[in-house]
Amino acid sequence: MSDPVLALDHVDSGYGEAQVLDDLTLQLNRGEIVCLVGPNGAGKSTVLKTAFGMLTPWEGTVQYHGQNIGGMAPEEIVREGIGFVPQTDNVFGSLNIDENLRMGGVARTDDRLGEVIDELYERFPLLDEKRSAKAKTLSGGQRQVLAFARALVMEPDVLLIDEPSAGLAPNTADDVFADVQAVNEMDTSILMVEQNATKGLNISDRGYVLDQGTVAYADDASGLLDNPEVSKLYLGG
Ligand SMILES: Nc1ncnc2c1ncn2[C@@H]1O[C@H](COP(=O)(O)OP(=O)(O)OP(=O)(O)O)[C@@H](O)[C@H]1O
Repeated sequence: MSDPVLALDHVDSGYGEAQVLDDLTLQLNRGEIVCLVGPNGAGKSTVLKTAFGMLTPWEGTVQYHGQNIGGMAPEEIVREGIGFVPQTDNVFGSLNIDENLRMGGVARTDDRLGEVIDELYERFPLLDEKRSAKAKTLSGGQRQVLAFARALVMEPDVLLIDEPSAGLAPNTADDVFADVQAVNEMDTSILMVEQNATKGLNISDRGYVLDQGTVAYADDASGLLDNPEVSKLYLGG
């Protein structure tokens, strides 16, 4: 595989004694959007948590630009250049948009925070218009955009996004997917988990179907969408 920015190789991982990931291997290449799909409980979120240091791999390796990061603390991983947008509780409701963005940059060690936030306001005008609105007053879709922007304050190379469309109406979900593509165009490689497999794959370069903690299918997104078996078993087709 060419130029992986993030690579999980033969990873076992889980919670306490409960193993979830079983010999899981996947890569994210520079510039890609890669979508993880599969049934509930397949381990999709567990992949993101293991890549972000919230879980330590029991076996196998997690590499970022060829450097082993398996088991590093999330705050170190953020400084290395990986961002994580969790599915829920991804903004501070009682803080306003500007404060949320500033919080997203606390780990920055340079003096470019203001500049980077200004660029994000340009990129996401809805946030600019509502700078002093408390995050809890935003709609679900707006909150998701704030959560992306908050992660982007660190200017990550890689963004891990857990179910960006969860709980959103179809039209709003489409807007959020368009924002995922806009983030990708800012030279951010994206590894995304998405329950709405068809929509997720539609904006992705490649995908992995996870089942019972391991990769059942790996292909270009269009290859997965066109695969009758994948469609029947996993895409509700
Ligand atoms: N914090 C936790 N403690 C213990 N077990 C957990 C924890 N989080 C998840 N699990 C278990 O790990 C397995 C995989 O969960 P995971 O959230 O990775 O699945 P998923 O593929 O993301 O599915 P979903 O769409 O349901 O979130 C499930 O059996 C789940 O019950």
